[in-house]
Amino acid sequence: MIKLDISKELQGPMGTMTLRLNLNIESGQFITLYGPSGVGKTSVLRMISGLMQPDFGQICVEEQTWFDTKTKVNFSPQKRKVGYVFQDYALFPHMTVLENLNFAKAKNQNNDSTSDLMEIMELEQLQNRKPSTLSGGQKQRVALARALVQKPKILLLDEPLAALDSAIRHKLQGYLKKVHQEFKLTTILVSHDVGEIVNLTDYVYQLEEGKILKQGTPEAIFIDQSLSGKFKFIGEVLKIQQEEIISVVTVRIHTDVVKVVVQHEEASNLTIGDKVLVLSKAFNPLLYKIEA
Ligand SMILES: Nc1ncnc2c1ncn2[C@@H]1O[C@H](COP(=O)(O)OP(=O)(O)OP(=O)(O)O)[C@@H](O)[C@H]1O
Repeated sequence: MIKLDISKELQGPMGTMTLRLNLNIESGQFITLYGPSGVGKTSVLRMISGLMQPDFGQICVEEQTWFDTKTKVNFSPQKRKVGYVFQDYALFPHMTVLENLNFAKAKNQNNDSTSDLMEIMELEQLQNRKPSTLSGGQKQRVALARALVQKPKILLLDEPLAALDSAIRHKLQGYLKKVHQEFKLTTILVSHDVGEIVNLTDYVYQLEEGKILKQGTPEAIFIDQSLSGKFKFIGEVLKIQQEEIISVVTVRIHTDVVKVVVQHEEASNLTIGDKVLVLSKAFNPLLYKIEA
């Protein structure tokens, strides 16, 4: 469990703003901080990682106090078991992939952790390459592996896929899901990408002006209640075809694939891999018993 009860005065876009949060995040959850630019999402990650200090409050992780203004506890970033991945990779350009990972390793750590991570993140072929010779997606896989070298308890992801194109983004989401589960992490993602949030996360905190405006499952936050139809299924966009008058979007719902006819304008907001809601409002369905 991560317990955050923090307050920090920030210079918001409209003047001084107090970031005031009281959250309990269950261990093993994958949560999102969502909201417009400047509401304090990155500041929350920085305060958890120890890069920014709250003015008041407490940060406790699994019964251990990392920060407390009352008792004057303030663990250094090195002492906090946190992996941090940013949008811009922040790899050392003069080091190879392997050297970047080894640099992040604690002195007493053996090489097994690095080689396991290389395997999981499929980096073995790239281990002797320098970052400048890698694609954005490859660099972000290295950054993710590097964040995990010291076996953190918490993974902080600050829009890690925002600079990548949608196909790569979708592939990288698979890696994020995999490491979150395999490393039994508690993961906090900052993202503006609703498809990504629905795909990856269990719970969303929507922030506004440093406070929680709304919280709930991604479905509860993003699926407009007024849209509630008779049937709602979450699917993934596989293909978008522009026809003369309309567009046809192919959507996978679990193991089924359906085609949905939409206006060009609606289709233009979609990309392959987006999570979408397929709903129907006004028809009475047929029911067939499936014989065992
Ligand atoms: N150390 C600091 N002291 C005071 N204000 C700060 C400090 N660091 C950031 N800020 C301000 O706090 C506000 C919130 O910044 P933050 O980066 O947390 O927002 P954000 O929600 O992550 O935005 P974005 O989505 O654009 O990254 C901004 O207006 C920023 O200028």
